[in-house]
Amino acid sequence: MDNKDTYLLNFKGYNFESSFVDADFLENLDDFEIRDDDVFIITFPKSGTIWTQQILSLIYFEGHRNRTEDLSTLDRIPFFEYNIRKTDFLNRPSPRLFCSHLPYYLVPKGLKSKKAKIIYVYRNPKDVMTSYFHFSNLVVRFEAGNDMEHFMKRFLDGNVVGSRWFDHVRGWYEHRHDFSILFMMYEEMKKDRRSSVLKISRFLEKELGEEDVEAIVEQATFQNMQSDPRANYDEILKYEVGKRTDEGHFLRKGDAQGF
Ligand SMILES: Nc1ncnc2c1ncn2[C@@H]1O[C@H](COP(=O)(O)OS(=O)(=O)O)[C@@H](OP(=O)(O)O)[C@H]1O
Repeated sequence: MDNKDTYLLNFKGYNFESSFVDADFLENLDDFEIRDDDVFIITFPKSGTIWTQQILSLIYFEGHRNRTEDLSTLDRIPFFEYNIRKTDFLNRPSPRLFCSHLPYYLVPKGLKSKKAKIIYVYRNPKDVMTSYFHFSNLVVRFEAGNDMEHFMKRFLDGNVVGSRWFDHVRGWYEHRHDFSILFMMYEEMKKDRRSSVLKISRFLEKELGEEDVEAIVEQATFQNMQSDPRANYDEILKYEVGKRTDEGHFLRKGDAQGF
């Protein structure tokens, strides 16, 4: 392991956020036991992770859909390598849902059995970079982006959590045949939420009635997520991740400029 920076921890050529990751967990990632019905949302940072987390929470949990349960999407679908709430993954009931920013070559080898499913969400890199720039200026633990030119250099060089955008997307795409994987494009999700929800639920083999589909599509809008404390990460950002100022939100703009 090589600590390139105070907040970046480089492990096998990939940059993690150092304070949220557990070194032992990383060392044993390969052998983490995968169940056939595990589901992983995988993304490069700032590509639609928490959005997909909300969609899957709505698909899987009736109590999330009809708002009778007040559990955050992070509790329903914890981050795999950034387990900030110390969720006990091994004793978690099935189906276990996770999200992750791991590159293809670091995920547990059990995912190659092709039984567990992966939803890989990607987003136009210019919007990823813009989102990342603002996020870096907001989060205490990250190195502030300063001006965009300075941040762009870091982003293009891969000196950010997640390393290089291009390597991440290309790696997953080139190795797609090794996994049971569905690729979702942020811009398409933005253009047609309903079709995206249907595509995801078909892939997950989850049958949904028309009313359920409506409820999911509705609660997965940017505006509705912004005002849903279970999904907007406001509290998590404030109390668990740490913000530099009171301004700024995880759900910042949600724009899709397209390629
Ligand atoms: N419902 C919905 N619709 C459209 N866009 C959405 C939605 N939910 C989250 N977002 C936007 O996704 C960006 C955050 O990406 P991630 O969730 O991948 O961030 S992270 O990697 O988990 O930190 C961040 O993008 P920016 O607004 O451009 O910064 C969020 O606003």
